[in-house]
Amino acid sequence: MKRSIKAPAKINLSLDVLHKREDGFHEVEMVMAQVDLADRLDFTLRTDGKITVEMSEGFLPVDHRNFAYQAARLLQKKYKVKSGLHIYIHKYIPVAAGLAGGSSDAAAALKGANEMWGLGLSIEELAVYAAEIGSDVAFCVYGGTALATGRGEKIRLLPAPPPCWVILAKPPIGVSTGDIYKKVDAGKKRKPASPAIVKALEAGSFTDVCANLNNVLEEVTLPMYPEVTRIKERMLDSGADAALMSGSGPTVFGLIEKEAKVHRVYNALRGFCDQVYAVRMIRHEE
Ligand SMILES: C[C@](O)(CO)[C@H](O)COP(=O)(O)OP(=O)(O)OC[C@H]1O[C@@H](n2ccc(N)nc2=O)[C@H](O)[C@@H]1O
Ligand SMILES: Nc1ncnc2c1ncn2[C@@H]1O[C@H](COP(=O)(O)OP(=O)(O)OP(=O)(O)O)[C@@H](O)[C@H]1O
Repeated sequence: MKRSIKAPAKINLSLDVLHKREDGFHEVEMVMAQVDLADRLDFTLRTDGKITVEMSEGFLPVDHRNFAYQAARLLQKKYKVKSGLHIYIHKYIPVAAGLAGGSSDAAAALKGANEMWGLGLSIEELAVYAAEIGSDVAFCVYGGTALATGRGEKIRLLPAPPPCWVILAKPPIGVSTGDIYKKVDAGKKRKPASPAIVKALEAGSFTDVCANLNNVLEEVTLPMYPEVTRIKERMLDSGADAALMSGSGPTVFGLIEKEAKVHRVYNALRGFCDQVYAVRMIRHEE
């Protein structure tokens, strides 16, 4: 038996840091939405009880450091599963990009292991295990569009953004999420963006989504990597309705309502950085 599951990338429409917690993590409020740039995970059962991971890209670890391995191993241990699993990851999402590629792989592996081993766990149960792997994994288990609170693991589903195009542009640098959180001024008073984004989504207003995009981590990443600011400027100058850095960066996304503008923005970015994608928001879990 073979099963394939898609693992879509996410973007942050908002990211507010509320304060630093005693466990070292930051209390956040953020609206996340999935886009249709996705990895694909193929699962096959192994009779020897081993969990093995293979990836289409050669440079990532395939041992216990891989989030997909960690996800399957977690369920295997919790439910004393005798069977093993082989996971082949077709990697399409850029790595260390702020697009939650690894987290989405972990979420897909939780779902794949659940199905392949016949565990019968619900999405809610999988989301609890997800939080043991990483802060973004619970969101990736639910998928779609959601408000995430706590350290990112408390999920409230929201209506998908109004139909639009999303241009993703990643400069050739990788950013460590931990390093960026370490440098953020967690005590600074700021007007949070997430409530306005939630309202805009509930009202189905593309204009209000664009007007309220905000990511507090830009305060740290933009001064460190000036190319991120240049990409944002280029997105807006070439016609994107709004642009923002996703997660801890360095990927910048631009939102575009009118299809006629998509090529212009895409081409303007292609001349500037090597990884550029024109994608759509995912309107429901696919
Ligand atoms: C930047 C975002 O991707 C936005 O969606 C997330 O907030 C981070 O999610 P993630 O990559 O799944 O994060 P994790 O793998 O759990 O944590 C990586 C590191 O980021 C920091 N971290 C993460 C989440 C959070 N709410 N507060 C933090 O301070 C911690 O130092 C942690 O060691
Ligand atoms: N399946 C995986 N895919 C990608 N990275 C993985 C995977 N498993 C482990 N990793 C490790 O996770 C690190 C972060 O990768 P990832 O692509 O998830 O970052 P990210 O997009 O910035 O995540 P986030 O937006 O959640 O902060 C990589 O440097 C890699 O070593």
